[in-house]
Amino acid sequence: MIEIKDFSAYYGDKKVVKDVSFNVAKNKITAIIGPSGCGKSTLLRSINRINDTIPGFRVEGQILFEGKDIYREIDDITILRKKIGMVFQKPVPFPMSIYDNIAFGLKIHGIKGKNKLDEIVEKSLKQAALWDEVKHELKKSANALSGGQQQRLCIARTLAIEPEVLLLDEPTSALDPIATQKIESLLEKLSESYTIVIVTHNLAQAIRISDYIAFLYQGELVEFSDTSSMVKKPKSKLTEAYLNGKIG
Ligand SMILES: Nc1ncnc2c1ncn2[C@@H]1O[C@H](COP(=O)(O)OP(=O)(O)OP(=O)(O)O)[C@@H](O)[C@H]1O
Repeated sequence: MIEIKDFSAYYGDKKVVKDVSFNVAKNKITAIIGPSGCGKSTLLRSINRINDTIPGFRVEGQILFEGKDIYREIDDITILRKKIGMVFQKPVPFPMSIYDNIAFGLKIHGIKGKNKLDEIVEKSLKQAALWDEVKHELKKSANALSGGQQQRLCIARTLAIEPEVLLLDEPTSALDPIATQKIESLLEKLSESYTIVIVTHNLAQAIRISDYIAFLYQGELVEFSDTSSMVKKPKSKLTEAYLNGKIG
């Protein structure tokens, strides 16, 4: 689905992602893990070119999405971002109703008509496992929701645009254990239909939900494996030390 090939990213002269290569499999969860500052977020954000506006940011190598180099062969970045949606660490709903949080993006993408909007709002909230909790109060302000509900609303907002890939940057780090558990089961369910890449500090979470893990250390990809092989038999001493909590 996504091929990352000898990919490097720089902020000015500082190379923070170093010649990384791995493939992201369709309809699987790939976790990017590693100690703080190792380049996880930068790599994730490079997948939908969200860092493009940062002065001094530049890349080398390739990220191919559906066979096309996203830095050289994509003319319309809005289409790329529509296909590759992003969910951030801190849920930030728009200061409007639950319904409008989802309808707003749809309207921007040219989707009109109350019936159509109603249908997509309901479908997205159901997909994000939030519908049952909010179906009687869609006109209520999104800011009145709990943190975990807000994060599921942000996921619903992203799903409404019908992406193929979901990128999530530490989506549960601001949430309590119950809300975290809900998001984790949601992601497992969503991976049946979406390709998911998640950055997480939480090693136990990566092990619980991912199919594949990319372990980064100081910008380099130390190891990429399917999750159970990495946990049972890490190929590198560095991975083993990270898994055992000796570094990080
Ligand atoms: N906008 C920026 N400008 C300059 N340097 C940056 C910028 N964003 C990140 N960096 C630097 O790039 C390096 C990698 O940061 P990045 O956020 O990608 O790592 P990370 O592994 O996601 O870290 P964390 O787990 O702490 O969020 C760090 O040294 C960081 O200071």
